[in-house]
Amino acid sequence: MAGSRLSFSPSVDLKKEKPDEMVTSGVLASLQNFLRKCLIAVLSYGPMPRHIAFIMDGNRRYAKFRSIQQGAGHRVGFSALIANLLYCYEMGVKYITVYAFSIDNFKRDPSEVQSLMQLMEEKINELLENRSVINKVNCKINFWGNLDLLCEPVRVAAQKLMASTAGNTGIVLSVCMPYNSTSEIVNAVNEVCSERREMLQREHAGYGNGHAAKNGAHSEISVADLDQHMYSAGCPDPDIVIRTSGETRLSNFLLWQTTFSHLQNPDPLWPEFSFRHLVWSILQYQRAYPYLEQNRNLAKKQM
Ligand SMILES: CC(C)=CCC/C(C)=C/CC/C(C)=C/COP(=O)(O)OP(=O)(O)O
Repeated sequence: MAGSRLSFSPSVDLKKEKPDEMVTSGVLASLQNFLRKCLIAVLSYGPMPRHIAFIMDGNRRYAKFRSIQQGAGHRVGFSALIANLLYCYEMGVKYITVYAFSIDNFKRDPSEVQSLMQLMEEKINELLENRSVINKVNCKINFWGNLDLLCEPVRVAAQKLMASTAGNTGIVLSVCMPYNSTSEIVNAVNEVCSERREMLQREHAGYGNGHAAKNGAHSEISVADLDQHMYSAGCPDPDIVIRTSGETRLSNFLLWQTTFSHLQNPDPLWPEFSFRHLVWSILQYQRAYPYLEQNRNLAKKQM
């Protein structure tokens, strides 16, 4: 990561869809890069988050306020996602998780759902074909959710992107779609139950060699059992959850994983959420850090 130079113009062809602050060139861009690096150096004196989760809210309102088509708001939202991924990488944040499509979003107007799905397909295929962003940050991309609910072209593209980035060791981007937390938890419970059912059936049929007893198939389901079956298995819980546009609900997002997360609801709409907002969020997290740690340690002692 050290010495990598992240500038947003040439290799990422997002020209028509860039948030305003990304449209810079020449001396101004160099100055911006320099100032960004200085700010990151100052920030890194404090505790840095390992994992930031975003509820990318406000794309339609952005389109409405700017009198552009609704779908164009989501396009600028995608550019904001890429910009923030690059900023996070530069700051050394290892995990980014975004709420891209909730299972409830299927209840929206069919034409909006279709246009969102087309955008997902287009952008995922763009990431597959043009590797500049992924290579720059050596990004591993996960999709968390019930992929069976997606139409085939989006599902296939998502699976290809996951497979083609599985070996990358830089920043990890987890895209939640189609996702909600309650179905993630129900899915995990069902997986643990069917795993145990299989073990016990094998045991009864005489093939188990004590496997079921060794693996605790007779004991109660524990938090650790469920942890292993969440989409987030192996990923630390988010340190910060940011819901843009000032909304204060979690809307069924990462309920299992956010017990100790610092929740923030900054005013900007997602397409407007930029470097300075990210810096401010991290500063707020750093200010709350001693209290967050105290809570975490207290909970550990009580367990
Ligand atoms: C490939 C990939 C990861 C693409 C992600 C693109 C993207 C930014 C999706 C956001 C989708 C969404 C429903 C956001 C919520 O804003 P909203 O539409 O509910 O807007 P509102 O809050 O103003 O109503």
